Amino acid sequence: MSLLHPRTRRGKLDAQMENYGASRLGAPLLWFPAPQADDDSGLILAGTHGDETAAVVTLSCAMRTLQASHRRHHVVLAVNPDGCQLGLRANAQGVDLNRNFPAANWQHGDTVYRWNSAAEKRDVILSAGNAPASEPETQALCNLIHQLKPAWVVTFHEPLGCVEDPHTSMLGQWLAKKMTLPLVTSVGYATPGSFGSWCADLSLPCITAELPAISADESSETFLHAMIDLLTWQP
Ligand SMILES: C[C@H](N)C(=O)N[C@H](CCC(=O)O)C(=O)O
Ligand SMILES: N[C@H](CCC[C@H](N)C(=O)O)C(=O)O
Ligand SMILES: [Zn+2]
Repeated sequence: MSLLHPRTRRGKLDAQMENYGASRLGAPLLWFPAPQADDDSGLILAGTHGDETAAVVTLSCAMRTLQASHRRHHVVLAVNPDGCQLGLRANAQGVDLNRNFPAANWQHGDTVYRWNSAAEKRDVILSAGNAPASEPETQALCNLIHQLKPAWVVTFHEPLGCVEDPHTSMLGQWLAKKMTLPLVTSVGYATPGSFGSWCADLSLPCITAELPAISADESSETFLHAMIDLLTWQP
């Protein structure tokens, strides 16, 4: 029997949905518990940067394609719902959430990002927050992770086109192959206060899957089956 819904039945997201907090603007922070959860379950994240929409859409497409009862891993589709609604990398406070995690290397002050792939340098200024985990979205995700104790986390970003796994784990190797993306041990620049830095402090395996610069339309074709397979991945 197929584990997949026919395309005609993929319109609605039927997954059980729980709230793990509220964003700065009061949007619900939603997570989708794995129906097939066990001690090996991981957590899959997207939408930390609200302007990186291809992964949010494609992960949602994968959830709507796979029959819900077969999903083994927990999901957060939008870590930064205000940024997604406003089309911002940052949250509504101007904080880059991926520089706001309470990691040992968190740095006070400004942080910069690249306007788009055509920009030669990172010169657009955001904040890392007034303190580590100053933002409700950051605090709530940390609490959720302490509660769930996932075996690993995969966090989707764009547009670097690589799978970053500092430990070159089985999952990292598998995911890079499935996505036909290069496997690297670092994205190649410093990210103080990032989610990956915080996970490293906790010894929680974290893989950052960076889609290439791609539209949601193309990504929902190119990466759909890799994401479906990730939702059911078993060591
Ligand atoms: C292109 C996007 N706005 C962006 O800033 N992405 C960077 C990674 C790309 C780069 O800086 O080379 C990011 O997520 O930090
Ligand atoms: N493009 C992402 C890369 C994240 C790298 C990952 N290793 C992490 O620590 O979260 C960023 O600049 O936020
Ligand atoms: Zn990003």
